[in-house]
Parts: sequence; structure tokens; C-alpha cells
Amino acid sequence: MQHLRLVLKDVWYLTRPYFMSEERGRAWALLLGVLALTFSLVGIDLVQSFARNVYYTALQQRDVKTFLRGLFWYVRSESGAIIPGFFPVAAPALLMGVYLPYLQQLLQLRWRRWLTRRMTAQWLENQTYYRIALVTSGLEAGADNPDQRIQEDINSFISDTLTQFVNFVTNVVTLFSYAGLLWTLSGPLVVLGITIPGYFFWAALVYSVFATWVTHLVGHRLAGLQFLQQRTEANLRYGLVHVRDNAEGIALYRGEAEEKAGLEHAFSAVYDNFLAIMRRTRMLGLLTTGLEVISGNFALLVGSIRYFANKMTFGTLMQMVMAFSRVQGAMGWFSTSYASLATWHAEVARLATFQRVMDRARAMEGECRVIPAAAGADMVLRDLTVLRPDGTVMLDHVSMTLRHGGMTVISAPSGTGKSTLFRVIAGIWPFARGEIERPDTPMMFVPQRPYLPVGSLRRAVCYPMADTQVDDAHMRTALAAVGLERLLPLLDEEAPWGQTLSPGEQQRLAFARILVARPAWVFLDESTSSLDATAEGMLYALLRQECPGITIVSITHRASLLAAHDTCITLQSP
Ligand SMILES: Nc1ncnc2c1ncn2[C@@H]1O[C@H](COP(=O)(O)OP(=O)(O)OP(=O)(O)O)[C@@H](O)[C@H]1O
Repeated sequence: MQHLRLVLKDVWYLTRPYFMSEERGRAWALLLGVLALTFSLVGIDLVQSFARNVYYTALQQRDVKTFLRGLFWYVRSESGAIIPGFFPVAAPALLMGVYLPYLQQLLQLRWRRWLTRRMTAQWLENQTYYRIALVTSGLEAGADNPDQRIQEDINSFISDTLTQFVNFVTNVVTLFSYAGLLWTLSGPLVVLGITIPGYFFWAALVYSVFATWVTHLVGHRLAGLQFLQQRTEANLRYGLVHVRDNAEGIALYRGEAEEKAGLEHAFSAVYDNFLAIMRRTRMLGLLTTGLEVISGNFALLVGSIRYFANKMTFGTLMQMVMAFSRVQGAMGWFSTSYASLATWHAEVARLATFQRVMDRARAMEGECRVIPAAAGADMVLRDLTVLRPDGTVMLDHVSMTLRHGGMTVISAPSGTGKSTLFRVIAGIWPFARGEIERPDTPMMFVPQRPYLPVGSLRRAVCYPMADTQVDDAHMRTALAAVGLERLLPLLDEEAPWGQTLSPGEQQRLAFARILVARPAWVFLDESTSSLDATAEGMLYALLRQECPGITIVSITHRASLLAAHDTCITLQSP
């Protein structure tokens, strides 16, 4: 019960924002439409059971007139009420049957659009996509694959939530209305001098509880197996993706045999578990089919007692048999839907965790005060303490001035926190205290492995600007100047450039990007580590010559480059 409360709390947490959003009018209208059609269809079915009662009795009495009028026009029930016949309600029922899934899908699609936009925006806002890794261990279920959360889980969460909700409502309404019908129709039965009122209702209840309990005994393990199936499939997929992502390393080590064994192991888990699911499903199938066969005859047997005693018409007997099967079906839904409920529960949990992690990452406020300074001012770092995500100190009370227009190099042993200092200045590392006076002017941070977006080479050179914003001739000149003239004919080619260009070429491309964007400050974090000293010197000289007045702050371990800078700041570990 506690567990159910937690799941419902998560569902509410994920559902509420949409139904309170600016699209709430349409959302509620569609939901109410879906509910209205659901109720109407159950209602029509219930009313039709009375019409069938009359047809069957007419059939038994060979009363052609009542039978045909009932089929094509209307019937009068025993109490004298007029009930539309089969054909008059067939058309509206058909339309409702078609429009129910349509409205449900429309709601699903609109909700998905809204939630995808919202989650994508939240994920990209304030570098949340980057911070998520800082606020979680990375292994927290739900925070691991944001791409899968946004593309797959949103859709399945919405679709399954709506389906479970509609099924739940349908089955509850069916159960109560048909149980009530059974109670009214069945009448009393006298057994050994004791009168049992609504005996058919009680018989149906006892039978349904028994059938539900037996089904539960056989079926409940299916939920766990389905859950495990998702996990084994995910492990297999992860194994395959891992090989793709590390293709070069595996190829160089000739690690195919080891990888193959790992993948085979992952697949055998998928295979074995699916086999277990099949066996369990077979058992469940045998049981449910058996119960279905029994239940039809059970209903006839129990119902016929009053029929043979001449206290009930044939039509009423048939109506009771139908009501019994509806009650059975509704009870059956509650007992056999674990598999789908377990899958749905897993989706809810993953998406809710992702949303919580995003909320946490977004709410994370750094304690470092950033004071905007004039565009031409120096950058001043005062009393800056930088921490790791676990709270341990990386840099303790660091103060420095980075001169405007100067060339400063920051050096320190590996792991001291040089790159993290750049992250603090860039404003993406929230674990810092102190003060930064930051000139209000365009800055560019260039990591050791520059990021290359998916798409054309032109896009890669212009990034983060759109290629339409950049003058073509200017871009070509920049590319040629950094020594990449061989790439000029390939500018419009789409390729995985991050894999096809050598690390040195990628670093040259990053310099072309600086020449294109012309920031006032550039932070180079070992941005020439894959180049030889001559190429490195040429690129630095190019920056000074093409972007006069540019401020350069570098991180490097190379002595040759240290000498090229006018100021050197050495960081100390605490
Ligand atoms: N995302 C992160 N999560 C946890 N710890 C991190 C993270 N990024 C960096 N660190 C830790 O912070 C410390 C400093 O890392 P940083 O990369 O800033 O050092 P560095 O001086 O630039 O090293 P190198 O010269 O090797 O590039 C290291 O101990 C590293 O493990």
C-alpha cells in the first residue's frame, strides 16, 4: 500500500504540471471526452444487455415480431421501459468505439509534445545537462541516459498512464454496474430452508475471487520477470553501444573475442529470462483459458436453477450469464495486469527520478559571486575556493589577476584543478566560493578535445554560431590559415567529424573557430597538446596577428609554450 502511494505520488508529480499548464483547457477537455466516451460505452453495453434479454426470450418463444422490432427498432423491458434495439445503437456505439482511442491518442500526442518541450528546455537550461553528472553518482537509475528518458520514456509513460487509467475506470465501472445488475436480476434462492438473496451475485463473487486468487498465484511472478527482461535488454544494448563508442581501442587491442564473450553472456541473460516469461505465460494461458471455459458453464449452471424452477425467463438467464462474464473480466483485469503495471511502474520511477535530478541540478546555486566589470578591464579572482562535488577542497583561497590583452599561462601538476578553475570562470562549476570580477565581453573556452557537432564540416567550424551567421570567405580563410586547406572541398559534407579528423586536426579546427568567432578572451586548456611545437607556435602567433588585442589564458605542461606567454601563474594544491 505504501508502495502504491509512492507510485501515485510520482505519477502526480509528473502529471500535474501538464494539467495545470497553459494547455490545461485542451488537456482537461480531451480527458473528459475520453472519460465520457468510456462511461457511455459501458452504459450502452449495460442497456443493451436488457435489449438482449428481450430478444432471447422472443427467440425462445418464437416471437418473430418482437425479435425483429427489437433488432431494428426498440424493445420494451419487463418494467415497460423503452430500450433502443441493436441497430439503432450500433452506429453511435461504433463511432464512440473509434473516437475513444482517437481522443486518447490526441491527448497523448499533445501531452508528449508539451512534456518533451519542457524537459528538453529544462535539460538544456543553465547547463543542467552538464550539472546532472555533478549532482548524481551517474549510476542513479533514471539520471543515466537522458536521451532515452526524453525520447522513449516520456512517450511510454504518457501512453501507459492513459491506458492504465482508462482501463482502470472502465473496469471499475463495469464491475460495479454489472455486479449491481446481477444482484437485481438474480432473485433469492432457498437452500435447506435458508433464503439467499441475490444468490447469483454471491456465487459470481465467490467464483471471481477464487479465479482471481488462482490467477494471481500463477501470474504474479510474471511482473518480476518482465522487469528483469527490461534490465537484461538494457544491458545488452549498453554492451553494444560500448563497443561502438570504443571501436578504436578495442580494434587496437584486438579485443574482439573478449567483447564477443561479454555480448554473448549479455544475450544469454535475455534469452533465459524470455524463456522463463514464455513458460510462465503458457501456464497462465492454460489457467485463464480453462477458467474461461469453466466460467461460462458455471454461470449457466448456477443461473439455470431458477430458470428450471420457472422463476426466470430465458432472456434473463442469458443476461445474467453475460453480466457474470463482465464481472469476471473486470476482476480478471485487476489480477492479470501485473506485467503491464510493473512495466508502467518502472517507467514512472525512471522519469520521476530524471525530473527530480533535473530539478536538483537546476536549483543548485553556486556560492561564487560574479561581478561584471568593464569590457576592457582585467579579470580578478579573489579568495576563490574550489571544491570537488563531494565537498573536498581542490583549490584553497586562490587570488589572481588575469591581465586584459595579456598572455597568461596557468601551470600546476596534473589533477590540481586547472581545468576546473576554467570551469568556475566559465560559470559551469557550481562548487566554488569567493569572488570573480569578470569583464563583460565575449569569451571562448577551448578544451583539449574540441566538441564537434553532428552535421556538416561547415557547421563544425562555425559552432556555436549558426553557419548562416558566418561569412563564407572569412571561414575559408580561417580554415586555410590553421593548415586545414585540404578540408575546404569537404565543407558541406556530413560525416562523424569527431572520429574522422585526427586529434591534431581537431585542435587546428578549434583555432579556426576562434578566428571565425573573434572573442575578446580565449581560454585554451591544453588546446595544442596533439600538435608539434612548430604548429603550436604558428597557431598562437596566428591568434595574436588575426585577433589584435585578444586576451589569452592557457593551461599547458609544455616548456616551449610557457616561454611564449608574458605571465605565468602557478597553482598550489591545498
Ligand atoms: N566531474 C567531476 N566529478 C568529480 N571530480 C572531478 C570532476 N572533474 C574533475 N574532478 C576532480 O577534480 C580534480 C582536478 O581536476 P582537473 O581536471 O581540474 O585537474 P587539472 O589540473 O586540469 O589536471 P590535468 O593537468 O591532468 O588536466 C581531480 O582530482 C579530478 O578527479
